[in-house]
Amino acid sequence: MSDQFTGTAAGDPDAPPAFRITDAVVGYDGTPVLDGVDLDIPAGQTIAVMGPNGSGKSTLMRAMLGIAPLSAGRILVHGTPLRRFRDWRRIGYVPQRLTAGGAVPATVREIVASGQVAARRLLSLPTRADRAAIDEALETVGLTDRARDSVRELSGGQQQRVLIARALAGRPDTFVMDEPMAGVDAENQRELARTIDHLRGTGATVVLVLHELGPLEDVIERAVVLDGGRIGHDGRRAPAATGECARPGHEHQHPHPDPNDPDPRAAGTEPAAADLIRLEVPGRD
Ligand SMILES: Nc1ncnc2c1ncn2[C@@H]1O[C@H](COP(=O)(O)OP(=O)(O)OP(=O)(O)O)[C@@H](O)[C@H]1O
Repeated sequence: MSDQFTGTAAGDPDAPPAFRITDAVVGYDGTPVLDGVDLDIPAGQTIAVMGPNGSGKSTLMRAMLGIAPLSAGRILVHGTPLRRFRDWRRIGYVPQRLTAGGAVPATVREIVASGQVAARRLLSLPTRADRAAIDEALETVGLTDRARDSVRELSGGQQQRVLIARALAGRPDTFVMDEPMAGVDAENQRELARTIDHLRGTGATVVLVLHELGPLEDVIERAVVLDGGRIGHDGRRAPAATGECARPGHEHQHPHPDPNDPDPRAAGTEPAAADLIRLEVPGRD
């Protein structure tokens, strides 16, 4: 892999934290999910955000990207208050999943290219460098030979790799990945761990929602655990798994609505244009 994905904050001891989250409160329908979260993520750190189902991990990622609004508190992104932050090209977001139902008629390459939207001026055509970055992102996740295929022909794990390539294609220095290992087989998990290790080596900041560290054990520098709407653990290592998650064969469940799922009302019908790619864009939603 070349070093095109180079963190601009790499080695800069004066760089502000990638994220500074102070007393953040986020709720749905008046019920707080995050209830006073304080978290500083230094630029260049590789950090896992863990916690039980429904503890607010995705909500925290979406709040950090301006997708889920804060009802109280404050978030700075690379030193700038979130509402004034405009440098979204620095951020590569890997949402939890592409689609549950496969109502996405776009090709793999089109989805990956959509990761450059924040970096490009409205309606401008991709440059040679943009196309090279897409090629490289596809190669990095091992999907070059699937570039022209519709993403709905891919397995869940391959779709996850498409989402990672989409984040890489924008050449950001800050990655927010919501369960990138979900549905990915063991071999591809190891491959992804190597990619993330490479990103870390370039000085990128990598924030990952994970259920278990798995092959990322040696790559993760810090693990925080959400509990009761706050950070319940913050350390070099994750605490030992307890309860349901520790059970052999435990399968992680998503019992609540996923904003990236296609609208179930559209099942069996031609998707409307707005439904073609149901992906949230940082700072845009
Ligand atoms: N768009 C939404 N509208 C209403 N409630 C929501 C929405 N998104 C999440 N929730 C609720 O907020 C709580 C936290 O959800 P969130 O997805 O942030 O948790 P999580 O820790 O990422 O869970 P999981 O591990 O299952 O992905 C859950 O109770 C969930 O049902």
